[in-house]
Amino acid sequence: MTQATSPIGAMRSVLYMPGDKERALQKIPGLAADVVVLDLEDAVAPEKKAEARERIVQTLAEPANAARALVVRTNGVDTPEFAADLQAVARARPAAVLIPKYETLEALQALRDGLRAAGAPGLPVWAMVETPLGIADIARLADANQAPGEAYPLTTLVIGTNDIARLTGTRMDDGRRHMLAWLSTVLIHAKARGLRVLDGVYNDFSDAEGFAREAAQARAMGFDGKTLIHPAQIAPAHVAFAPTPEERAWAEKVVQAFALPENQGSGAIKLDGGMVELLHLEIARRWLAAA
Ligand SMILES: CC(C)(COP(=O)(O)OP(=O)(O)OC[C@H]1O[C@@H](n2cnc3c(N)ncnc32)[C@H](O)[C@@H]1OP(=O)(O)O)[C@@H](O)C(=O)NCCC(=O)NCCSC(=O)C[C@H](O)C(=O)O
Ligand SMILES: [Mg+2]
Repeated sequence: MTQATSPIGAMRSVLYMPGDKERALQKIPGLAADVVVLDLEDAVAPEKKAEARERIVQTLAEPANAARALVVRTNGVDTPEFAADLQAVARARPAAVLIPKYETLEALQALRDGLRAAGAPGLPVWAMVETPLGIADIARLADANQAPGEAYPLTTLVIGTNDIARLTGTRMDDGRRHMLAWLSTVLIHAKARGLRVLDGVYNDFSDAEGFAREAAQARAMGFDGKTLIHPAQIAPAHVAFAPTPEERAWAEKVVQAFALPENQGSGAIKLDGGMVELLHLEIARRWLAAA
């Protein structure tokens, strides 16, 4: 299995900004989010869509924003807004394009055809999994990179818990326990295809404790990062997706143990009364690099 190519590095914090909100867009250079998603979909009222497209093109052209990975979320491929969104994407040249409510391979094909027709250069595709059909059919939907050298490879799946709740009646409270099976299903299909996978947003941006709990849950589940709605969530997301002090201490011990002369050439060794193998060395090195 190969990792789908993505030029975007860390994705611990992926902050949405409404495409029409000038005050928010102006903050991009000063915010530490790994990625910013400029939204044309649900955060933008119908009468503001055209203005949002222009603002997004300007935002991508702004030299002060060049260091940030900027992604554009379009409206759905079956909406009247989509064709104009593609023109804006072709002009803006973001780091990736994100489509909402990914439910069929035909929708992805429509996006790829549309991008080609709009003259957009090859770019990674992100897709939101946020509908019952999208979740139920995720095995097929995640398997979307059949053609070698695809100019618009699917690289990243993004969970949309608000739409999942809206369309299923499932509650988001209580540690999201009624949704966890669906989130894990999407996650394992992403991992099986070398795709990256981002958790949904935490709406109550004033609730720092609740956010920290949910972000820690997302990391423990194996998500690559969390999507965010407010700048106040960026630093806590970075804390949640960093190894804990205990994990760092363990990782250092593992690396040191495998470096001992008596452990050279061993695949499994004893450490603190337990076993660690070379696969744990790999995890330890990954954590230390992330730290
Ligand atoms: C939710 C908000 C509308 C709240 O905004 P506001 O009332 O301005 O809050 P604050 O007064 O606390 O803001 C303080 C300053 O921070 C700036 N700000 C706020 N949010 C952002 C942001 N996302 N990016 C950049 N800057 C931001 C404000 O402008 C204030 O600055 P200043 O005016 O100079 O004082 C707002 O947070 C917001 O719009 N958030 C993003 C909403 C969004 O994009 N939603 C769509 C994505 S979520 C989704 O759809 C998930 C998925 O599809 C699903 O189904 O679950
Ligand atoms: Mg949504």
